[in-house]
Amino acid sequence: MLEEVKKSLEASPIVKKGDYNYFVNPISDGVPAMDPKMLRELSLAVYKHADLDVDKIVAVEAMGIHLATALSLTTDIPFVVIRKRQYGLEGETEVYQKTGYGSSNLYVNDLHEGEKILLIDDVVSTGGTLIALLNTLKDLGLKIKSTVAVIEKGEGKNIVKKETGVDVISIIKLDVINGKVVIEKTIED
Ligand SMILES: O=P(O)(O)OC[C@H]1O[C@H](OP(=O)(O)OP(=O)(O)O)[C@H](O)[C@@H]1O
Ligand SMILES: Nc1nc2[nH]cnc2c(=O)[nH]1
Repeated sequence: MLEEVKKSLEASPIVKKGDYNYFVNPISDGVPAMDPKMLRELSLAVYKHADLDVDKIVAVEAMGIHLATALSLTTDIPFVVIRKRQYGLEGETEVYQKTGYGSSNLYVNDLHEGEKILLIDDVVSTGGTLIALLNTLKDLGLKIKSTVAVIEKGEGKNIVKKETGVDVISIIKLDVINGKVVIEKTIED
């Protein structure tokens, strides 16, 4: 299990975004093309390890969407997307997201007090995105049963735990060392 995923991640090119070493991979970029076998492998790992007793799967635009879609098709649980687009719908909540290389506003819609959710994204790195979202989702009165970042880069998961108390489930932990992706562990090790 996860052999294809590990191979693909280890082959990721690194591009510089300022000082930030950004790996490029099908899971986190859709580039190069994603082998469906790999998507199934990841989805199955999330299925096995996350709490699926939820009303909605919540995806973060953009690169949480395919992961949420795959999980939704397996579980029949509906998913909603936290968008970078503002709609101005009633009840819409704006969240400011900052990563290691940029920032933007995110917009939360169709999530309601008391609902149980699984939050899913592709990567946790500085933790900026998840910390901002988890704080907002808690304030909205949602019950966050699982938070998944398929890839944990560097100290992302520990930072989120320290700032929010939330345990992030990650399938693969990696770092970028000397210009290469190094896999540190997987959830199955
Ligand atoms: O832990 P952090 O440092 O916050 O990094 C993680 C975030 O960075 C990426 O999003 P990005 O804003 O690049 O958007 P994209 O998914 O649209 O590429 C990724 O999809 C996460 O949401
Ligand atoms: N693809 C990709 N997404 C990220 N999100 C946060 N860091 C990264 C990164 O290094 N690569």
